[in-house]
Amino acid sequence: MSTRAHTALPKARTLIEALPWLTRHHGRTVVVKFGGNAMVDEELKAAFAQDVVFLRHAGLRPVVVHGGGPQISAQLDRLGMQSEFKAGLRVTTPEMMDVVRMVLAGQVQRELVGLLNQHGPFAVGMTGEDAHLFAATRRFADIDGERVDIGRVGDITEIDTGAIEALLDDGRIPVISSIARSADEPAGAAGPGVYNVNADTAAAALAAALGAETLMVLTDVEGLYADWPRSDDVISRLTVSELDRLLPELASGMVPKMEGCRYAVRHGVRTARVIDGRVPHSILLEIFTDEGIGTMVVPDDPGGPDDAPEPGGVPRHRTKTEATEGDRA
Ligand SMILES: Nc1ncnc2c1ncn2[C@@H]1O[C@H](COP(=O)(O)OP(=O)(O)O)[C@@H](O)[C@H]1O
Ligand SMILES: CC(=O)N[C@@H](CCC(=O)OP(=O)(O)O)C(=O)O
Repeated sequence: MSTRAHTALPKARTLIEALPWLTRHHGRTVVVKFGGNAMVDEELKAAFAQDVVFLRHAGLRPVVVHGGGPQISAQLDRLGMQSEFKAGLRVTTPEMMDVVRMVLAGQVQRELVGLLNQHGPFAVGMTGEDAHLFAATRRFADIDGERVDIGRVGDITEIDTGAIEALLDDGRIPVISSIARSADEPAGAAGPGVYNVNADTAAAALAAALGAETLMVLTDVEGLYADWPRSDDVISRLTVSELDRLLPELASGMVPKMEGCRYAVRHGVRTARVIDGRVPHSILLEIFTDEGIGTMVVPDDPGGPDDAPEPGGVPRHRTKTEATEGDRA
C-alpha cells in the first residue's frame, strides 16, 4: 500500500513542535497584559481573544490585565478635559478618575469580555476594587529627583488573589481593569476612594502575587529596541541585571513595561516578555513555537529560567507587594 503525500502534514509538525511547550506550561498561570495601542484593530482583538481561549483549552491558566490609555484620552478629549502625562503616568484629577473608571471597566473590559465569551462562558471581568483584589496608596511622580503630585494615581501595595484563584480553578478567564481601592484614605459615605494604576505595573504585580509562569506584555512595537529610536534591533533576551543597566536610558512608554518585567522576574515569575501585539496570534507564537518573538527577561541565575525556582516564591494569597521606589519609580 502506497503512502499518500498528505497535504496537511505541516499542520501535524506545527502541533508536534508545540508539544514540549504544552507539557511545560500545562497547569501554569500566564498573565497577559493587553495594551491600549495593541487593541485598536478589530482583527487583532479577535485573534487575541482566540489565543487566550486557546491557552485555556491547552491547560494553562490565562489571566488578562488590560490597559486603555488611548481610549481614556479619547473620552477625555470628547468631554473637553485636557490630560497630561508626567513620568509616563496620567495626571488624574478626581473628575478624570470617574472617566478612567468608566472607560476601563465599562468600555474596554466589557469589549474584551464579549470577545472572549464568543468562544464559551469563560471571561469574567473585574476591577482591582472587586473582592479586595488591589489596594493602593497614592503615588507621586519622580521628576528630576522632585516628588510631584499627579493626583489620583496609585501604587499597588496589597493584592488578594483569592477571587482570581477561584475563577481560574473554575476554568474561567479573569479580565482585570487596573483600578485599585485606596488603602491610605478613610472610607467616605460613598466607600473608599479609588486610584488609577498603570496597567503594566498592575499586570506585573499580579503576575508576581499569582506566582505566574510568565508575564506577557503586548504592545505596539516588536519588543525592546537596543538603541531606540536610532535603531530597530530588538533585544531578544536579557537578564534582570542587564535590564537594571538599560532602564535609565529607556523612554516613557517602555519604562513601566520594563520595570514591570523586572519586578515580576525578581519576584518569582520565570520569564517576562514584551511582544508585538500588532502580529496576529503573537501570544501563541511566543508560547508554543521554538522561535518566540519579542523580548524576554530572565533571572540572573546562570541556569536561566529552566533552573529558576518554582513559581510561587511570593505567597499566593493576600500578598503585600514590595512596591519599592527603586522598582517602580
Ligand atoms: N527602547 C525602546 N524600545 C521599544 N519601544 C520604546 C523604547 N523606548 C520607548 N519606546 C516607546 O514605547 C512605546 C510603547 O509604550 P506605550 O505606547 O505606552 O504602549 P502600550 O499602549 O502598548 O501600553 C513604543 O511605541 C515606543 O514609542
Ligand atoms: C496612571 C496611568 O497612567 N494609568 C493609565 C491606565 C491605563 C493604561 O495603563 O493603559 P495602557 O496600558 O494602554 O497605557 C492611564 O490613565 O492611561
